[in-house]
Formats: sequence, structure tokens, C-alpha cells
Amino acid sequence: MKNGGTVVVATKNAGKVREFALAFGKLGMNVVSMFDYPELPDVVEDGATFAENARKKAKTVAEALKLPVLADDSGLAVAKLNGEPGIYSARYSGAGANDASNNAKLLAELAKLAGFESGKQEPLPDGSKLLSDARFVCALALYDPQTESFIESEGYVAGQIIDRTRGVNGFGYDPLFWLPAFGRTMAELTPEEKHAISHRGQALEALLQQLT
Ligand SMILES: O=P(O)(O)OP(=O)(O)OP(=O)(O)OC[C@H]1O[C@@H](n2cnc3c(O)ncnc32)[C@H](O)[C@@H]1O
Ligand SMILES: [Mg+2]
Repeated sequence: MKNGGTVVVATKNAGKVREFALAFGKLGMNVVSMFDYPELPDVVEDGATFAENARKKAKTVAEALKLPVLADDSGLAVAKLNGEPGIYSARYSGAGANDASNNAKLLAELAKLAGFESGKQEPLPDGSKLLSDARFVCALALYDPQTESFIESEGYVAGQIIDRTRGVNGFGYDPLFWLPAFGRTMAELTPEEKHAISHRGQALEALLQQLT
């Protein structure tokens, strides 16, 4: 990965592509993704951890293209759901899952627990409530098929799950991910603000440090 170069990211998630394009753009690099290589088959994400899945995505695509490839496996871990949906975040609501159905499923699962709680928590000014601690996790793997070696990193961001969607930026669970320090959800941050604090931004920072 060098200035003026191109980074291949093994993802079919348009939200991730936008975030990597922003980050690498600042370094003078251009991003291509699996949208640019539609002939490549999907990689089956059957690892037991984010890191395993990231390594598998990177290595599979890198070997197919004979180029170094970066992959991201990420997700949301919700404390009151014992860390779910975790590595299953993309398919939480089952076959045909999308961001809206996954967000609805998350609120439904947390609503099931609400009956066991005291409900004493003060609502926010707009009447919304915070339902659980949570964190986003991002594992990155960069695989070089020439040296047959990986560079890996992880990043995290802590927050809470709010009981209704707020904001239209970002993707995935961002509209339900409340950041107390900002008084906003992740979907209410600008792309630059999100990158500065996000699990993906942190993981990318850690990866780049290993490269220099
Ligand atoms: O595997 P690729 O092709 O990269 O795309 P994907 O969407 O399937 O990505 P993952 O397998 O890593 O699943 C991650 C899911 O976790 C959620 N997620 C990850 N990062 C997120 C972020 O920054 N904001 C909100 N949700 C995020 C989102 O729902 C993703 O679909
Ligand atoms: Mg995936």
C-alpha cells in the first residue's frame, strides 16, 4: 500500500467501501472492492472469530487476484444479549437480512428482556431510552500472496443501544448505536467523525502503524 496506489478491499458492503475510500483517499490511495470484481464468488464466512473470517476473505480473494488484499470482518456485540449478534451481525434477522431487518430484530430481542427490568432509567430529552451497553468490533487482515503472510489488527468502539433509530449516515447498526460522549448515534456523525472514533478507523490506524 503506497501513495498513488490502489487498495483492493475484499468486501461487498457499500458502507465499508465508502469508509475505506475516505480513509485511503486521505493517504492518496484509491480503493477497489468486490463490486469491481463481480466474477469472484462469495467467500463463506464460517470462522469462529472476526479475525478468522477476515483472514479467510483476504486470503481467498488475494489468491484469486494474485494481489495483496485487505478484508474487514466486523459486527456488533450487545452486552445484554451475551455478545450477540457478534460474528453473525450481517445475517442476524435470517435469510434476506438487510440493515433495516437487522435493526428491527435487535430492538425486538432487547424488547423481550424489557419485562425483567426495573425501567427506572431516565429517558433522553427526546423520550428515547438506552437499552444495553454494546460495542462494535472490526478485525482487519491484509494478505500478501507473494510472501504468503498476513498483517492483522482489531479495533473497538464502546456505546449503547438506543430504543429507536436516529440518523441517516453510516450503515448497518449505526442508527441504533448511541455514543454518550457525542450525545448522538453513530448515524448522526459525519463520515469524518465516525472514522475518527470507529472500530474500523481504530483498526485501520493499528494496521497502518504496522506497515510503517
Ligand atoms: O463481508 P463483507 O462483504 O465485507 O460485508 P458484510 O456486510 O457481510 O460484513 P461482515 O460480514 O463483516 O458483517 C458485518 C455486519 O456488522 C455490521 N457492522 C459492521 N460495521 C459496522 C459499522 O461501522 N456500522 C454499523 N454496522 C456495522 C453490519 O450490519 C454488517 O453487515
Ligand atoms: Mg460478510
